[in-house]
Amino acid sequence: MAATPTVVLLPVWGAGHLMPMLEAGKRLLLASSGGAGGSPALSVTVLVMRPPTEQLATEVEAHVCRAQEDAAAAGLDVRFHRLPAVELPADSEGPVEFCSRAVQLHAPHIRAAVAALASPVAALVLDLFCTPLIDVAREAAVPAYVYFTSNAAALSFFLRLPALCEEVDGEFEDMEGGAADIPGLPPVPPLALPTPVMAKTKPECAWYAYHGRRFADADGVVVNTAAELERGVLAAIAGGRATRGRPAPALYPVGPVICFPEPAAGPPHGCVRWLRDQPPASVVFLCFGSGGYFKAAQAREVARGLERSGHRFLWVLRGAPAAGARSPSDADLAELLPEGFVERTRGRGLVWPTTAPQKEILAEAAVGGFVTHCGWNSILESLWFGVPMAPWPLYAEQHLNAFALVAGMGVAVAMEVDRRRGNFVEAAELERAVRVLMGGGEEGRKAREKAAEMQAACRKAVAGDGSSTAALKRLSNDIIMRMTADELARR
Ligand SMILES: COc1cc(-c2[o+]c3cc(O)cc([O-])c3cc2O[C@@H]2O[C@H](CO)[C@H](O)[C@H](O)[C@H]2O)cc(OC)c1O
Ligand SMILES: O=c1ccn([C@@H]2O[C@H](COP(=O)(O)OP(=O)(O)O)[C@@H](O)[C@H]2O)c(=O)[nH]1
Repeated sequence: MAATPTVVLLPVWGAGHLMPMLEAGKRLLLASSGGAGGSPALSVTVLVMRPPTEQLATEVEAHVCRAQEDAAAAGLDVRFHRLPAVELPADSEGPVEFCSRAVQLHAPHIRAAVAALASPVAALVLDLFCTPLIDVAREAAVPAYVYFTSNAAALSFFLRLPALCEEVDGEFEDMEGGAADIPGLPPVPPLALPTPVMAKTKPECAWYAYHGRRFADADGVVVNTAAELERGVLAAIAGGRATRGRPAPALYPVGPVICFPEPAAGPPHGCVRWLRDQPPASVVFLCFGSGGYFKAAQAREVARGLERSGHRFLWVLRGAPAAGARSPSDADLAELLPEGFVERTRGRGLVWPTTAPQKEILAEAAVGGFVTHCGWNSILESLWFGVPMAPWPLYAEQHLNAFALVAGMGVAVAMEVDRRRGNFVEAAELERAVRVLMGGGEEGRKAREKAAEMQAACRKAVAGDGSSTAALKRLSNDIIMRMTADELARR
């Protein structure tokens, strides 16, 4: 029997990119099975690059092993191929440059791996920072798709950036008119633009623009959003307004792609146990992604703001990375919090000094609001459970996400974050935002209503007859049709 054609996935390391892409790969495979009970017409092969640090390598290996077991248990043909390590760039000026150049250095190994696969290769699906490898797909005469782990607003920005760089003299911050035109969004203030473009002459910005240009070379872009969440932005991109003069890439909004691992055996996590003793919608949850951490000056402001707000809270607090490490460390609460804070807030607040199971927490009825760093996965998880947000963006594209949440989707109440002071938030501002988010006023009520609407939209999108299920089916059909057409042309 001939081997099932395989879709090759190339994720970058980092849970926020790797896990959603694996989940999307599994959903694509299921979508290729022409109806209930039919066997999938596609298989999935994941090429795994070795992450740059031992800590990340251990994390990625654990994710890969779990994903392998889950796929096997579900009877899905998902295979993993670990690529040889490469000499990583030592002189890059930022994470986008580092990641993009590291990916580029893998090209020979990826070419060899693709050529050596026993199954016919149906398509390459590349992480958003892997666009140099579109050329590898072209050499192998295989279609190339980009998997965009963030939202359509960020995609619109990437696509628009090459032209925007030419239109604007000097830095975006000094832009005449004071706002960037990002198709599908209201005028975007310069301080809401992604971190890598805040210094226009640096390689970070050049790489961002490079990827934006290359997205339009791909056969399509698969986006982790739902048509119902970002209709205006998706329409603006599809109408060519972000690519101007070049046709827009085909878009496949397949989200929300969220991975829900099997619940761990044993008693619930400490945070979940604590939440189950709190009244419904009474707790504000604060969590800042895989990279967010606070120094003492900021942590003390947060503590004061929470204390004065009078609301219940669950705060995941991390400390600065240890010497030589990239990820935040577990927080030393004695060093970071004001004296007596823990005692004074005992019973109504919990500070958790290490990572916590965010999805399980957002699923609890006691959680009424989420102060988030606006990582796109965190936003999707919050919407999935209908929790309104207060945005506190820190890095990457998060300032743009925060703008889209407040100005576009209306699912969040605004909070003033001083980007020029390292994203500092004053105690009084946090107190105000928490009161608005959790209180009975008009602004909080609107955000809650909108979040409930988006929750319903998210769940509808991924149901059997939903828009994201249809987009996955369309992607699967497009891949299979191209293979068939190529096969016929070769005969
Ligand atoms: C989308 O815009 C940016 C994303 C990143 C970025 O890069 C990155 C690179 C890696 O090698 C591993 C990662 O885990 C990783 C994560 C990451 O950002 C997060 O990605 C999530 C999914 O897209 C989510 O959107 C979060 O908001 C991001 O924090 C970096 C970057 O600039 C430095 C971006 O502009
Ligand atoms: O204490 C934490 C911090 C983060 N996360 C998870 O890590 C991911 C963070 O991804 P996101 O895109 O929000 O931000 P990033 O970490 O990539 O900046 C999300 O799935 C969160 O649920 C978590 O489970 N516990």
